[in-house]
Amino acid sequence: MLRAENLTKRYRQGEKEVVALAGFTYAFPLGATAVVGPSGSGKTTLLNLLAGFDLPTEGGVFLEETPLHRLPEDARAEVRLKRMGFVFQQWNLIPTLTAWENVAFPLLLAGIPPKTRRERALELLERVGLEARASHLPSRLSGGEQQRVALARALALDPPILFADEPTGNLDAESREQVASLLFEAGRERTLILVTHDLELAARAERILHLKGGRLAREELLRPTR
Ligand SMILES: Nc1ncnc2c1ncn2[C@@H]1O[C@H](COP(=O)(O)OP(=O)(O)OP(=O)(O)O)[C@@H](O)[C@H]1O
Repeated sequence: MLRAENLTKRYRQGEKEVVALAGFTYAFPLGATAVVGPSGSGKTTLLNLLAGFDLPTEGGVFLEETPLHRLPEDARAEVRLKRMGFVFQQWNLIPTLTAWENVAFPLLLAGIPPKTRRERALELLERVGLEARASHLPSRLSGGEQQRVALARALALDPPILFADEPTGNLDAESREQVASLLFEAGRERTLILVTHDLELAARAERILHLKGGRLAREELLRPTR
């Protein structure tokens, strides 16, 4: 379980102080939670804090009982590698690596032996319907295919937490549907946190958190929490 407690982030902008997130408290259950809100409402800030990319000014992030915000950067990176997966609109694949090598990259970082890496990467590519594209470089894949490779990569170490930030932005309708179904399928047995402006996509989650001015304005329950 990932839990945010009184999460607050203030930035200095010259003389001014900007409160990007103001006392956000929430325990993310299993399944998909969409985070929506107007531009500047704190969605990206929240995601960066939850994943430990950034540290809060006040409050904390707890993964089970581990205070993520109190860990040093290398330990947070280790948590991200082993316990979290990321599918971001702009989280590009490594251009010089083939599709399967991209998927295998987290496995390499985790010290998994080469043969197992390749087998696992091919298995994951098959799951996202791209086994035939395994040896292609990202530049030879469509946007939707690249995003499916990114999803396979995010799942490589079978993380219990999955973050997605506008995962279907820039995709055509058909690719959007493919990526969305694969994402929600992967999110069924995980904690999926999905930041998006796309309300149709958000409506497929189990619940929607509405952020406003850095605060949790409303929790909208769409389906029962498991
Ligand atoms: N590094 C930073 N330095 C100063 N201010 C920042 C920084 N990052 C974010 N902010 C401010 O914090 C507030 C929240 O920004 P954030 O990016 O989290 O919003 P958002 O909801 O993700 O917006 P969008 O939908 O446009 O991506 C904004 O007012 C923004 O200008």
